This record gives sequence, C-alpha cells and structure tokens, in this order.
Amino acid sequence: MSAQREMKEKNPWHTPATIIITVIGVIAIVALVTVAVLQNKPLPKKYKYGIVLDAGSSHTALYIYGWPAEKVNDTGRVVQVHSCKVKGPGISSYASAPLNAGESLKVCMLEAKDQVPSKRHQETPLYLGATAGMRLLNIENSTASDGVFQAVSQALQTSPFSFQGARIISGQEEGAFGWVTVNYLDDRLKQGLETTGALDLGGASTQISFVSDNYDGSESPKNSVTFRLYGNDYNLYTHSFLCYGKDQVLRMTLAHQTQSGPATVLDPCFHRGYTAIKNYTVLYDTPCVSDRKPQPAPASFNHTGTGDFQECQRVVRNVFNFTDCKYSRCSFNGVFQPSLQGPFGAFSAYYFVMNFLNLTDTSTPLEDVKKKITNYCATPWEQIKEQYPHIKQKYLAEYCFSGTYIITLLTEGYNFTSENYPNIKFIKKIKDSDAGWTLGYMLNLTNMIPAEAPDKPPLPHGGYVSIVTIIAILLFVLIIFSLRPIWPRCSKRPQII
Ligand SMILES: Nc1ccn([C@@H]2O[C@H](COP(=O)(O)OP(=O)(O)OP(=O)(O)O)[C@@H](O)[C@H]2O)c(=O)n1
Repeated sequence: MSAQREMKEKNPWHTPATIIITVIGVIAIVALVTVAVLQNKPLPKKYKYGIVLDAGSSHTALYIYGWPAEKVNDTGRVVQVHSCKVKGPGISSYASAPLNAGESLKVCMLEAKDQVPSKRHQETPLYLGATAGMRLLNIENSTASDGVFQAVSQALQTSPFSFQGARIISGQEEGAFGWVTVNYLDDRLKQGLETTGALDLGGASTQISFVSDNYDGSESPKNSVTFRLYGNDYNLYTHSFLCYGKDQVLRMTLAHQTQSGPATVLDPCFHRGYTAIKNYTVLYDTPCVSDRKPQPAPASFNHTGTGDFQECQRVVRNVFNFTDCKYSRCSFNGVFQPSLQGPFGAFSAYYFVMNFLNLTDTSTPLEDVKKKITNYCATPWEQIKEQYPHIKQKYLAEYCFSGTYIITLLTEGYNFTSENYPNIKFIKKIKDSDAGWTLGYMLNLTNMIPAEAPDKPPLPHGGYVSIVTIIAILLFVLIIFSLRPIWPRCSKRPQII
C-alpha cells in the first residue's frame, strides 16, 4: 500500500562489506606507512665527541669536535663544538718545571668535562699533538722534552676521557692535516672539487701545502703526501719550515743585527720611540739562532726602534737563502716548491696579523699593502699605544715586524705575485670551526674520512616517505575497484523498495 510504502534512499557505500573493506584498508595504509617511516627514520640526534689539544710554541688550545653518532661508519659531519685557550705559555716553556705544564691544562680539561655529556666521557678520544716549540726543545734537550710529555700525559690520564697519547707531530703532518681541515670544512673533498691550498703561520714554524698539476712527487719526494679520500686521489705538496714561525724569525732578524754584540740595536722593524732592554742569553736560547751568539756575549742590549718598512724588509730578507736550489724551482733555503696553483687559505698568525693591520682584503694591490705597512711602521710608538690601548703591548710592538715578514715570506719566499696574491684568503674560521691542523688530525686518527665515496641511499628520507604513502593509497584504490563486482547496485534515482 502506497501510504505504507516506504521510500528508502539506499547508499551503496553503507553496506557492511564496503564499510569493513574501507576500515581494513585505512588501517592497512596507516600501519604500512607507519612501519615504513619508523623503520627508516634517522635515529634521534646522539652525538659523539673527540678532543684535540694543540700544544703550540706560544700557547696550547683545546678543541672539542662533535658529530652525529647515527651515521654509518661515523661519516657524519664533524664540527667544532667548543674551544678553550690554555692560560700561560706553550708546554715547551715548562722544560725546567714540567709538572706545571700538566697543571696548566687543568682549567680547559674541566671545561671539556662540562661540555661533553658525562655518559660520553669514557668513549671520547683525547689527543695531544705538539708542534714546533716541542720540536725545537726536542732538538735542544730531548730529556727535557720527554719530561714535559711525561707530565702532560700524567695530567691527561687522570681525565675521564679516553686518552690516546701525547706526541710531537711532524711538520709534514702539521701541513697536511691543516690542508685536510680547510678542504673538509669547505666540503671540497666529498664533492671532489678543486682543493684550496693551506698557509699556516705559527710562532716557531710555518707550513705551505697545496695540490699542483706540476707535482707528482717524483721531484723532491719528501714533500709529497698522498691521500685517497671519498674515492679521489690527491698528491699533496707540503713543506714545514722549522724556525720560520714569526717568533723565531723575529729572533733570527735580531740575531743578524746583534752578531757583533752591540750595546744598542737600532731596529727598523720596531716603531720610533720603542725601546727595551733585552737579554742576550734569552734571545739566543733557541736552536734557530744559538750558533750566531756573539762570543763573548754582553749581558744585554738596548733594543731601539727606527720604524722603517723598507729597511725592515732588508733585514728580514737576510733570514732567507734565495740562491741555493738543486731542484727545477725552489721557494727558499734550497727547498723545492712547484708552481703555485689555485686558491689558498692563510690562517693562524697570518690572520691575527693581517686582521690587525686591516689587510685581510687581498684585492688591495700589493703596492698598497706595502704602503699601509710602511705607514704603520712609521707611526711613533707613543701614538700606537694611544691608538690601541686594549691590545697587549707585546703583540702591538711586533705587528710592524710581523706584517713585513708575512709580505716578504709570501712574495719573495713562496713567490706570490700581484696576479695570484688575490687568490689568498686570510681566514680564522670556516663555518664556525677554527682553521688549523687539529681537525684533520682527529679525522685521520678516527678514520672519519673514508677512502671510498660512501654508498648513498637512492632516495632521501622525505622522498621515501612520500613514495610509500602514494603507493599505499594507489593500492587501496585499486583493491576497492577490483571489488566492484560485489558492490551493491547503485543508481542515481532513489530505490523504491
Ligand atoms: N692576537 C694575536 C694572537 C697571537 N699572535 C701571535 O701569533 C703567533 C701564534 O700563532 P699560533 O698559530 O697560535 O702558533 P703556535 O701554535 O703557538 O706555534 P707553532 O705552531 O709554531 O708551534 C704568536 O707569534 C703570537 O704572538 C698575534 O700576533 N696576535
């Protein structure tokens, strides 16, 4: 009967079969995507750490490096997470009181304890590498140098970290690891890009390292270091000049001027008005100059500045031998050097000095650089002290000499010209990590740079998640359509039952 006839609009999607299929399908998609995403998710950021102490001739510095621990073979990016400058002089200055060398490291070691999470302490390697100051002490008095190492090792063994030893690193290692640091931080190694040369100037030695198409290691093989990094072969030229760090060169220039043992030395590398009484025994107390000591030596001399760049450059030139060379080409002192190639990063004291002199912009023509140093040297000492009241007077007094030495070393020593001087960049840090040998040293000792390029997953995590989700949805839609024959009939018109 029509009144009792019931008009029911029936939606086919509301049948029990389709509801069950839809629910199961949605659960399956969510489960599939969740499992796939979780399984391939990068683990939460855990960090590993490594500590290197750079025991330099003028001071010691501690560097803490960190890298994400989840990466296979520890190939995650390593960055400097903390640094600490040890108060006092370099460890080689403690030859007569070695226990104080160990003691001097304590404050920075406590800082390291705070910086590295305590659950990581035991597994964190700790290295101490000593450079030219200890090389010189070892030449001069190996018993004293052993005593210093014993004292610093004892102090470091009591730290909670995994102490891996204290040793002198060779000049070749210092040069090569400085080059590795610069190119690692610039991401040049992983990508196989043209590398940057490294120029490092310390207090007691200086290093030059670069790759040149004209150098395969056959001429002067002692300057060659070969690396295979991320699947690329490098034949690096490197040389470390012991005694050519800026503090030792200052002694050598003074030694040249005091060979006859005068009571007063008029020094063009110091400002007019600068005067200080200096002790002959102290000045000559290093193997870089000991053979030049005037005999018999007076007790002291009056060191008086005259502030003349050109004259200063003349006395600085005396510490180089530009004539002896048994190779096809040389830098100085008979040392082979292939032709310069590519960009260079100049760090450590190169940066300190050129930054102070406002000369880090290498697009400034060399002639103008020399003019600026000339003006700086000609400024009277009283005026300099007034102009820079906050800078240590020891540093301040030496920038005229140091600037002159740097320009002479780069242009006459290494043969940089007006054309390739702009290829040099004076740098302190790269991406917040200090430029220097320590990072390269640690990367090497912890095998953090693989010889071969690491296998990459074909897709990044985000791409992987999207693809899994899309495929799961497509499969679901496909299943729904394949079940069409069992769908209840549907029509646009309401069904009259
Ligand atoms: N603001 C500063 C800091 C340091 N220096 C000078 O820079 C040199 C130290 O450079 P560094 O790379 O720290 O040398 P060391 O590691 O001490 O020396 P080496 O590597 O030769 O052992 C020293 O001459 C120091 O007087 C400077 O002129 N101005």
